[in-house]
Formats: sequence, structure tokens, C-alpha cells
Amino acid sequence: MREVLIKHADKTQDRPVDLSSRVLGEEYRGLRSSRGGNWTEQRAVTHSILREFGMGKQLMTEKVKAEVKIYVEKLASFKGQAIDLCPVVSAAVCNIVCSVTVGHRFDYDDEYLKRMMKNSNAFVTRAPSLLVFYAGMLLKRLPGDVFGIKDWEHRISDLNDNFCKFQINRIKQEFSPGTVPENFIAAYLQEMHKREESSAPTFLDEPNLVSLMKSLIVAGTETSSTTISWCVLFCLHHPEVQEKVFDEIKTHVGTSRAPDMSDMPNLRYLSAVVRETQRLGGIGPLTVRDVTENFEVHGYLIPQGSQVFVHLNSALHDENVWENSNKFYPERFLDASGHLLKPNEFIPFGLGRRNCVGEAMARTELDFFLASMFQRFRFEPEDPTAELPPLKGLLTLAFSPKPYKVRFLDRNT
Ligand code: HEM
Repeated sequence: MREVLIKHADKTQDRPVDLSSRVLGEEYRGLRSSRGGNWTEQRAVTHSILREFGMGKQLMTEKVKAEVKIYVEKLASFKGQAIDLCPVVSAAVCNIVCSVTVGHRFDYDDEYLKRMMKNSNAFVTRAPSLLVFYAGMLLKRLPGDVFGIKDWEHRISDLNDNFCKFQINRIKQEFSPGTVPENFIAAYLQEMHKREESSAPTFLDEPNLVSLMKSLIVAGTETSSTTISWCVLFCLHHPEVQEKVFDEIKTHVGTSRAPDMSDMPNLRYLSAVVRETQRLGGIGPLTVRDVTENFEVHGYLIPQGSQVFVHLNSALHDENVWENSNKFYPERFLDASGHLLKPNEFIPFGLGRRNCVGEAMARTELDFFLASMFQRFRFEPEDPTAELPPLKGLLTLAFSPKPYKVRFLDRNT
């Protein structure tokens, strides 16, 4: 994988065009589907704006902490009743992306947010199997909607028009190039304006911004929330892990204040739990590249025009690297002195120049959401006398746990 994605990065930089881009008429736009000079510019600008808004820094931590506070109270409001965690955690994670991209969060019961999340979730989970995904254009012509393709199409168009385009137009109306941008869209518009003014050749434009927004919302919501759902499910199967994390938090943070950025280096067992969740959950199992020039890997010719399917989970689950690789065992990420380990095969965010642009944001989210959840609650199964929800996942564009219910018992009551 390193040879393909790093050593031969020049020949494997492009992703194939996917059905959603084709349906929306936005092939080669934005970040996920763009290529060549357009991708290079969109990636550099996205990275720099996300950093400007604090990705990986204290500013982002404050945004995440503010949302986590509301989220934890929401979980407490269920008073130990069994719930499906997905919609709640997705709303909270989506709010963080929203506060960065459009400058504000939404109430969890806001119908607009709910609709957008439903659309974003459909984007990932309802793009059915890869086979149907690629054959989608043909299946669409059949009467009815047996495979749910038409509904899926309707949802991604709604996300496109009523969130991405709508929010861009809203922010454009208030936009003034001289003022300090307060959100991602305004910062992108400002950068676009600067490049237009200087007559520098640029790919920055509104169609690219619409597509970019969609990638940030979808990739930013479905990934972190699915990882948190996996973590809770693993902990239902391993109550001893929950208690160990809680003890660590009690020792280094206590229970009277929220965990802070400065606490994180002390929460090594929590970090090991996050890494083990990402390893075993393997929520982004596959990434695909178009080969633009011939190259050789271990004596095999990979011809121009072919596609390479890079199976990230084959590294995350390799029995030669991770003993009992199917077992949830956070201790594997700690050495004998309790220091955190990061083996080369730990690649949940992909590899090379096209790796996850939101990695720093995602890591902050995972640390703070999980630290606060472990600190406040004990996670219990819906019915402690019945069989636990299975550890089997559903493979769509992501790999997510099958829907399950869980009770969050407040440790303070
Ligand atoms: C646990 C959370 C996350 C995981 C496991 C994850 C994983 C990945 C993976 C495996 C890739 C593909 C890398 C490749 O093709 O080599 C990717 C790409 C991407 N991710 Fe993430 N991601 C996460 C969170 C986020 C967040 C929070 C955002 C943004 C707010 C984000 C935005 C993106 C984008 C835009 C791309 C495409 C980058 C490009 O093509 O240049 N992701 N992510």
C-alpha cells in the first residue's frame, strides 16, 4: 500500500468518478473527486482554511468541547432509557462540521438538521453494494425503485441544493471581501476573490465549493459518529475496558470538570481504546485509485487505465501484525511502560498525499466525545439478561455497526 500510495503517488493520485458526482453533474470537482491541478489547489486551500479555523489547535478543541457539553446533557436526558445512539452522536458531530463550515450549530431537534443528516447518512449507507453502485445508472431506468436508487438520488440532490448551495448563497449575501471570514465558506469566497483580483490562474470557484462542502459534511459526519458507535458497542462486550478508562479519567481529570486538551497526554489508556476502536472497527475499509501511468509493484505491472483497490483493513486486521486481530484489546497499543504505540500498519486515515484531510479534527472529536462519555456514563446493554448486540458490521461506503440500543447510566446519580 505504501508503494502504491506513496512511492507511486504521482501515478495513483486520482480517484475514479463515483455515481454521486455523476448524478449531480460534478465530476472532477471539489476534493473527493477532483484531479490534477484542481485537486492540488482545492486540497491546499481546504487544509489551510481548516487550520485557520483551529484544526488540531485549541480553537477547534473549544468548539468540540462546547458541543460535547450539550451532547452529554442530551444523553443524560434519556435517564438510562435504551436508545439508538446513532442519530444523537451524528447530530453532535455534524454540528461541529456545521459550526466550522457555515458558522453555527443547530438544535438536535431542528428539522433542517435532521433532514440533512438523513441525507448525509443516505449518501453513505444507501449507496448500496459496490456492484449496484456502479450499475446504478442502468438500474435507475427500471420502473419503481426496487434498489432505492431514485430515493438515494433525491436525498443527495436535496443535500446539494438545500444545504450546500443554500448555505453558500446565504453567506455570499453577507460576504464582504475586506472582513475577517467567520466560517469555511466565507474564507473560501475570500480566497477566490483574492485570486480573481490578482488575475492569478485559479480553480477556486463556486461549483468546486459546493462539491467540497458536501465532502466535508458527509465525510465529517458519518466517520467520527460511526467510530464512536463502534467504541460503545465494543465496550458493551468489554465492561472491564470501560471501568479502566473511567479509573484513568478519575485519576487524571476527576469527575467535576470536563476533560481538557492538556489532560489528553495523561489519558493513554483512553487513546489506546480510540486506536483499537479505529483498528478493529475499520470504518473506511477501502480506497480506490485510477492508475494514470504504468508502474511495477513487486514485479507486477500495474497498467495505466486500471484501478487499484487499496484494502486499508487488510493492514488493520493483519494477523501477522496484530495478534488475535479479531479481538478488541486496547493494551496492544501500549508498551510495557504504558507508552502509546503507533505501528506502521495503523492506517485508518489512509496513506499518502490523498489521505484524510480531516484527520486532526476527527482525532480531537474522538478524544473529547469519548473522554466525556466515559467520564459521565456507564454503557449498559438494553437488556442485561439477553444476548449482547452482535459485533458484526454493515458494509456500505463505510463499515458501521448494525443498529443497536444502549443505555447510558449516569455515574453521578
Ligand atoms: C474517524 C474519522 C475519519 C476517518 C476514519 C476518515 C478516513 C478517511 C479515509 C480512509 C480517507 C481516504 C484516504 C485515501 O483515499 O487515501 C479519507 C478522505 C477524506 N476525508 Fe476523512 N476520515 C475521518 C474523518 C473526517 C473528517 C472529520 C473530515 C472533514 C471534516 C474528513 C474529510 C475527508 C475528505 C474531504 C477526504 C478526501 C480527501 C482528498 O481526496 O484529498 N474526514 N478519510
